Amino acid sequence: MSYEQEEEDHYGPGYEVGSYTKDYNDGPYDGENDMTISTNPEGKPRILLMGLRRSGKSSIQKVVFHKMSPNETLFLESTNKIVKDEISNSSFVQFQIWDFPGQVDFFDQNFDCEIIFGGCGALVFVIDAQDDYMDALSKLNLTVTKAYKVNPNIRFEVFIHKVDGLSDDHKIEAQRDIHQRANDELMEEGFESVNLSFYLTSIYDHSIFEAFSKVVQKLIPQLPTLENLLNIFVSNSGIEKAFLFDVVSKIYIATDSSPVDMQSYELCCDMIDVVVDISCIYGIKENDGAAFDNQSLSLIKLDNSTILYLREVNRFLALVCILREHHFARQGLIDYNFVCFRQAIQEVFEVRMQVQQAHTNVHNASDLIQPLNTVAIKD
Ligand SMILES: Nc1nc2c(ncn2[C@@H]2O[C@H](COP(=O)(O)OP(=O)(O)OP(=O)(O)O)[C@@H](O)[C@H]2O)c(=O)[nH]1
Repeated sequence: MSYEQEEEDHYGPGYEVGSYTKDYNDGPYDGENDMTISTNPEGKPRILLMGLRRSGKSSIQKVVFHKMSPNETLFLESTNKIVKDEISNSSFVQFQIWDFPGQVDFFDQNFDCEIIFGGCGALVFVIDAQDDYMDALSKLNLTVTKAYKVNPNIRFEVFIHKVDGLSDDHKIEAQRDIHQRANDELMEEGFESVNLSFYLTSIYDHSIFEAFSKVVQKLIPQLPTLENLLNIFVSNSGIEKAFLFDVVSKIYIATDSSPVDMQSYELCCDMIDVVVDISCIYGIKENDGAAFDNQSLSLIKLDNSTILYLREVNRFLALVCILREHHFARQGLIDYNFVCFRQAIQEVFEVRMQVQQAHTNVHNASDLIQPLNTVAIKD
C-alpha cells in the first residue's frame, strides 16, 4: 500500500502473530580445558574474539551479550582458556562466540587451526588503542594469515578498541595508522586479497553495539531481503529511518539503505531500554514473565517534532522507526504497512527454518562419514 492511498487502510487489531523462534539458553558455558574443540552441530556461524591480553575481548562479549555494565568489566579476570558462548536469543541472531585467551599460541600443538578457523564465520581482532599497538599489529598479521590459509571465507573485523580515552583527532589518526600498517604488511606477504574492516569501538558508548551489529549482519544470508523489505516499508510510510533490532542485545540486524548516524541508533537503543524497563516494572507477568511480547508497542514524541515508534515483530525482534510528527498523522497507514512488513518477515523466517532443518539433517547424516571440521558452518 502506498503512502498516498492511505484512505482505504484496514487492519485488524487482533491479528495473530506466530513466532518462529526457539527458546534460548543464555549465559556462558565453559569450553573444554584444552583447545581441541568440535564444530557446532547446529551449523550456526561462529565468531572468534582474538587479540592481545587485556585488550578488552571478554568485556565486549559481556557488555554486548550479557548486559554487564561497562564499569563491572574492571573486575573481569583474565581468560585462560577458550570460553564458548551460545548466542541464540533471536531467530536471526544465532551464533557462537569463542573468547580466546590473550596469550593464545598458534604453534601450540593443542591449537588445531583447521578446526578453529575452518568453521568460523568472522574473526574479530581487538586492538587496545590506548596502548602501544605494535605488538598487536604483529599478532593481527599472524592471526589473519594463519586463518586465511585455512579458511579464505572468514570475515576479518578489526576493533580499534577503548577509544573513549582518545580525542577525535587521535581516533582518526589511530585508525588511519593501524589500517595502513596492517594492510601494508599483508600486501608485502602476498595476501592482497585479504579484506580487513576497521571499527572504532568502546564499551562506554554505543559504538561497540554498532560495530557488532555490522559484524553480525554480514553473517545473515537474508540481509538483502530484510533491507529490501525495510526500504519498501519506510518509503511507503513516510518514515525517515527504521532499524530491525534484536531486543536482548540491541544489535540491529538490518536497517533501510539510508545512512546510519550514531545519534539515531543511540536514540533507538535508549527507546528499547525504556520499553523493556517499564514492561519489567509494570508489565503483567504471564507464564514466562517476558518483558517483551506481541503486544509490545511504544510511541515517544520528542520536542523537535520527531517521533520514535516501536513495534514488536516477533518475540525477539522489534522494529524501531524515526519519523516526523506530521507523517504520524497517518498512523493507520503506517500500522497497515507494518502488518504487511511483519508478515513478510515471517515468511523469510519460514524459509530460513526449512533451510536450517535441511542443513541439520544433512549435517547429521554426514557426521557419520566425515570429520567435523569439514562441515559447512554458514546457513
Ligand atoms: N577505557 C576502556 N576500558 C576498557 C574497554 N573495554 C575493556 N576495558 C577494560 O580493559 C580491561 C581488560 O578487559 P578484558 O575484557 O578482561 O580483556 P581481555 O582481552 O578479555 O583480556 P584477557 O582475558 O587477558 O585476554 C578491563 O579492565 C576492562 O574494564 C573500553 O572500551 N574502554
